[in-house]
Amino acid sequence: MILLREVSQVFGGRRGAVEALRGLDLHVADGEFIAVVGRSGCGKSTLLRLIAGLLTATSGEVRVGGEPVVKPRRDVAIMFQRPALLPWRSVLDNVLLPVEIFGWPRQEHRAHAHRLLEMVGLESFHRRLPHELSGGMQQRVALCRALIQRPRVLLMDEPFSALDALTREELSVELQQIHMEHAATVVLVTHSIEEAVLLADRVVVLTPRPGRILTVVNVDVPRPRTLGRHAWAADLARCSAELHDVLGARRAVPGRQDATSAE
Ligand SMILES: Nc1ncnc2c1ncn2[C@@H]1O[C@H](COP(=O)(O)OP(=O)(O)OP(=O)(O)O)[C@@H](O)[C@H]1O
Repeated sequence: MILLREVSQVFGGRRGAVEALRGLDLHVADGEFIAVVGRSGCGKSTLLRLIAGLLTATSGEVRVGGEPVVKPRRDVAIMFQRPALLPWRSVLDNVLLPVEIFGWPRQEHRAHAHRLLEMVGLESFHRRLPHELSGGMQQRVALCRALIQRPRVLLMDEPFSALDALTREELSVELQQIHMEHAATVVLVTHSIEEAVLLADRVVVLTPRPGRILTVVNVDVPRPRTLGRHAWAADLARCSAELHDVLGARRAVPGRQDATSAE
């Protein structure tokens, strides 16, 4: 579904070039959930922007669904740290925004928008304005806005980082359900190792800038996963500990597979 081959990204600047990514190879299978972690500035957002078609790689190849990514695609949605809702539009109208942008018939998508709001527990708020909602509720609206276009790929750049711990956990559980129901391929950038392990099939660790793949940790734990007491808690904790070690030590763990999916 997503393929990056030998991808490098260099930004030009007045103080000289900044090499954000170097020779990155990654294959994300259809329906897979990948988390990307790494030190601040290692190129995580750059990686998402390349997949989203918001940026063209300096060298290398980026493909989605077998096609080279040359511009943003309608079947790829991206969600950022802040919900970025339009303050003068109701919740429902914010969710329907991509429908208008793409010139799709609004009436046909209204029912879908209502269903999405229902799914995240916000149907009774559909006439409200964004400022009447909490941060977590606003981020749920942003999630519905991303899902209205029925994306095959959902890219998320630290979507829950501005939220309190309990809301984050709640949204993480909802996101897993959505992922299972919609079967979208998800790439999540996060600073939280626990969140990465809770959500992802594989956690990709980037090296400090220039970002390259340091290691990939597989999380072989059935879904839905929660952080409470359950049979798999020890497995999740082991994956978290491994990632903390890798990121703390900034060194590769011998014997890890590379980022090519073992489909
Ligand atoms: N448009 C740009 N022009 C110049 N440099 C850029 C640009 N975008 C990103 N960079 C640089 O590329 C590097 C990687 O940035 P990026 O935002 O991808 O990192 P990140 O891992 O997402 O960081 P963080 O975890 O802090 O959000 C940084 O050094 C950043 O300053």
